[in-house]
Amino acid sequence: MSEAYADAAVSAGAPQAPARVFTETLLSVDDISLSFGGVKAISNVSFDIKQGEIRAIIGPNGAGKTSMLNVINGFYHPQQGRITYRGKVRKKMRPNEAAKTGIARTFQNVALFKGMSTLDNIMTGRLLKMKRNFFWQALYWGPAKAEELQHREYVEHIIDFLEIQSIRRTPVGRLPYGLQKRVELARALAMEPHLLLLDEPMAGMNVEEKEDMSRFILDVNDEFGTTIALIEHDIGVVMDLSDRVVVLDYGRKLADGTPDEVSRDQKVIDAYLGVPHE
Ligand SMILES: Nc1ncnc2c1ncn2[C@@H]1O[C@H](COP(=O)(O)OP(=O)(O)OP(=O)(O)O)[C@@H](O)[C@H]1O
Repeated sequence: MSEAYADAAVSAGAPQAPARVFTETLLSVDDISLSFGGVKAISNVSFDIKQGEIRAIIGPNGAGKTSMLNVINGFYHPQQGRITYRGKVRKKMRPNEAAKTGIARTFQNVALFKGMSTLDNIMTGRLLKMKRNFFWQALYWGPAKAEELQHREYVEHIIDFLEIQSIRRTPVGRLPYGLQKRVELARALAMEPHLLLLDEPMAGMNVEEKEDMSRFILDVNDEFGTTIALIEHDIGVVMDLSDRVVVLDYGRKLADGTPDEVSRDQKVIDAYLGVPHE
């Protein structure tokens, strides 16, 4: 990790494209603290995510990154702090309620229905968008069928976009890990999220698969206009993809800035090199 970090820090010094500018805040995390019994997973962390940006959350193992995503998508409820989303302070909510407000996520370990096909897995991402339930479909077959066709059309668009036509009928349990990650991204996209949370989208991938996934993340951000927050251990990938990076360490915010700024921050370098804390 430290070698990869050093390489990335060097490459961050190379000439770069002009920084993109984002003004509108989509979500802000204010003074969040989260404990599990005696374990403080997050301590007084604040940062924001701007509309349209790719925001990375990085840090060594156990830094509190996944806990933070779980707070943002309503899976964990912090003991302290608040979340403001699209201009409103958010009430305590569950993940399905957060999803209805446009927050979708993928998981560190792929969470798909392994026996179901790619197409059916992605369709499950449309469930929150469906107005008519199964009972309604039984009673009024015509309109329900028309609605289903619209959802299928949208799903087909995503299948084309992520170039997974050839595996549309394949049970996802039979797919290589890299493709399963892509199907999970497709399912999250099927929810038409405003904010897409990606927990280690490149974990377990080879170089080629990482390049593909990086390209898809950039394309999703560019073509769908989706704001993305991602956790990633591959610092090179983080430096290439993200507009801004927040760094956590032992549950605290260590740094926040452009990839170039954080990669030169001595506190961040020390954290990755394992320099002991006072
Ligand atoms: N459900 C839980 N119950 C108890 N402790 C937890 C729970 N979830 C997280 N923790 C603890 O909170 C701390 C932060 O964990 P978290 O998984 O958020 O870190 P992380 O930065 O995502 O780590 P990694 O990079 O290894 O995935 C760790 O000490 C972890 O053991």
